[in-house]
Amino acid sequence: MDSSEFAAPSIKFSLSTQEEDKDTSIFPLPNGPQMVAPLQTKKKPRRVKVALEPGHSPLDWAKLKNSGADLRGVPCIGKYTLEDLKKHKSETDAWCAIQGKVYNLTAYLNFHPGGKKELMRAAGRDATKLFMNVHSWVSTDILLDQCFVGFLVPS
Ligand code: HEM
Repeated sequence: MDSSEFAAPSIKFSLSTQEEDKDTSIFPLPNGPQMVAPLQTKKKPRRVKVALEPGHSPLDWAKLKNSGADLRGVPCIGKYTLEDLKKHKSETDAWCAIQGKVYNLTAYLNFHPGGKKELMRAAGRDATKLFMNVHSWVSTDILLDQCFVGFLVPS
């Protein structure tokens, strides 16, 4: 066997000056990850810090929930359609549906860590998507158990 078959490919080294390096620089490549990733990164929903009124901390909410106060405002659990929900979209009477469950949000409005205004975006509608986009890790089953008024059903 001819030893030349195993010869390593020849690599050309050039002792270029710094000036030349600048001209031929290929980093970052225009379509390389450093350039493309920031363009492809989707904007995350904005998380706004809101100052809650004194007496409206998460702990205060837990105390209110456990106080026995009626936070539902209805005598029994019911079935509600989207049309029914639309009738409850004011700050004094705000309902919404999340994952098939209907909640009376009214008592929680001033306790919501994201602020009343944000929470009012859910009022009178199925807010599942909105809710999941902002904080899918939050448990309505736990936080709003005492505000549960019924189930969302098709019209
Ligand atoms: C309907 C029931 C809802 C409940 C029980 C709820 C509960 C909470 C909780 C516990 C937090 C604090 C989460 C954390 O810091 O990790 C929070 C934050 C927040 N919520 Fe909600 N939320 C609800 C609906 C909504 C809706 C409909 C919106 C608006 C689209 C919203 C917007 C926000 C925002 C922007 C924050 C961020 C506040 C921060 O970073 O301090 N929430 N919510």
